[in-house]
Amino acid sequence: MRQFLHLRKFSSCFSCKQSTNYAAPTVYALSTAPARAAIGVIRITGPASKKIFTKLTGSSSSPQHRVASVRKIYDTLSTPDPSEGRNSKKLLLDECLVLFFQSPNSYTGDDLLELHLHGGVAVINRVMSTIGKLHSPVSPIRLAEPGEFSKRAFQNQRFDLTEVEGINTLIHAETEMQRISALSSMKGETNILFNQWRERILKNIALLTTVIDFGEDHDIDEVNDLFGHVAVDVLDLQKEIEDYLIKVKRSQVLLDGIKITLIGPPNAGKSSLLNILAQDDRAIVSSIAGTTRDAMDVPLNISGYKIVVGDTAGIRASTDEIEKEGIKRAKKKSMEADINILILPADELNTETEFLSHALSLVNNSDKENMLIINKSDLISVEMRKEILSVFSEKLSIPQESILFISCTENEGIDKLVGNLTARFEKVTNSDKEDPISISKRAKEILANDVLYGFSEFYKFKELDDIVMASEGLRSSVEGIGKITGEAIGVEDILGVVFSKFCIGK
Ligand SMILES: Nc1nc2c(ncn2[C@@H]2O[C@H](COP(=O)(O)OP(=O)(O)OP(=O)(O)O)[C@@H](O)[C@H]2O)c(=O)[nH]1
Repeated sequence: MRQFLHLRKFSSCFSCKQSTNYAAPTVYALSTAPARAAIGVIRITGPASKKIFTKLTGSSSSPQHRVASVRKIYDTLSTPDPSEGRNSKKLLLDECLVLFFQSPNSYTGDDLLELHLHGGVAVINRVMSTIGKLHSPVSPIRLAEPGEFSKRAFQNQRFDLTEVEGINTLIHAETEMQRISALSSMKGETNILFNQWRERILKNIALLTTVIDFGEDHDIDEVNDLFGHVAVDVLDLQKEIEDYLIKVKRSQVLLDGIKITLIGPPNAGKSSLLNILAQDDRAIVSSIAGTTRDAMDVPLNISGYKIVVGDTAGIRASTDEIEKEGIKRAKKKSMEADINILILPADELNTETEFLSHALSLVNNSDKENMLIINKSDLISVEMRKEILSVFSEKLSIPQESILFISCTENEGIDKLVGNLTARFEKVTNSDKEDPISISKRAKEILANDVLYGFSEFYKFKELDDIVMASEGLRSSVEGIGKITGEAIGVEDILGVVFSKFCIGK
């Protein structure tokens, strides 16, 4: 019975949330980007939020929950003592929109005040320093640390760690697909899933614990049955978590960017295509063959996907040492890419080149998504186009539909190319089948190292018929999930890692 009680204590510790009644100073920060803008929002959260409101506005009444009002705000030290009468001068700082959220119904769970100021640097600086001057030992006020607003939200049980990490990913999302993947964590879907896993593991631990505590009352077959039953469920869970990690890995490419390499002989139009895709003149275009001497990466947003395009030196036989090195790197890059785009210039299709043999080896590499593009279609006739299609589809054993003609100078075939690329992006990221998922690197590592490791420990001791140690293995798994969601003991150690990645004001 003793061990069962221990388990109950242990599980309730994991389900308990942290206490809200900690004494925290009031913190403030500029929550919008520090640059000249129409609006700059300063956020203030903590017990002195109301006091700051009354001091800045000179109002005698407290702000109302979720009511936005236009207020003049003043330098507090210039606010007159009421005994000095109405005519005393106040130093006006700005006229702004003030919004107040009453604890616990705010982002942080504490009182939260937002000042939507005019976004000039001088206004922001002056208001920030005025708030800072309101600090006193009994009512501490200080600048917020990176992520401190979200950290308070976590401490006040507004969110679990997977949700706050989702919020951070959302803030950093640059593309539509990154936004979608971050939303599932932020909305708490990840948290629900992890909690289901946690509950299942806890149930299994409870089953093992009854065997440990009441072992003498069960016959050996019953014990084996129960142990076997737990093992089946753990195996099921392990498979689920492994599959989840595979999906996360596929989705990760959305955050890192899908790697595309442009490969082709000199003067094929690689840089021209890159510029069209970038809708900007980022790569150097010149009629002198071999202009691109080295591979360079350009991050782009194509159809909502983050793409990293590597423009590479033209692949050809060369005596020039520098160019040879560039070609070597281009080949290496093509092996690392998710999608290789092979470009040939329509007017120079003398096909028996070093390039073509490389192109052939790439097209035959089934791990990759490869495309063949014939550029400069403006320079050839319709008949010539037909001939090229039949020669290349035969030479490369690919259907004619997978060969695209484009003209960078005439902007022809580009929409079709982008459509074709988008279908490949969906395939590479699996987003054609399901919504992408993103979890933090920290969560991924804990799933792989703690949770799955705990399962392997369980199996190791199951083989030895050691129920006590097998259940310890499952406990490590639960602890791992607790570390991810923030419900583990010693969570303060983890918080530093999580919130250091946030920006100030979030
Ligand atoms: N007529 C025609 N010319 C093009 C087209 N695309 C590119 N060019 C021209 O071809 C030349 C080479 O283009 P780039 O984009 O620099 O070719 P590249 O493959 O990057 O060349 P390297 O840097 O030598 O590897 C330039 O003069 C371009 O203006 C096209 O569709 N039609």
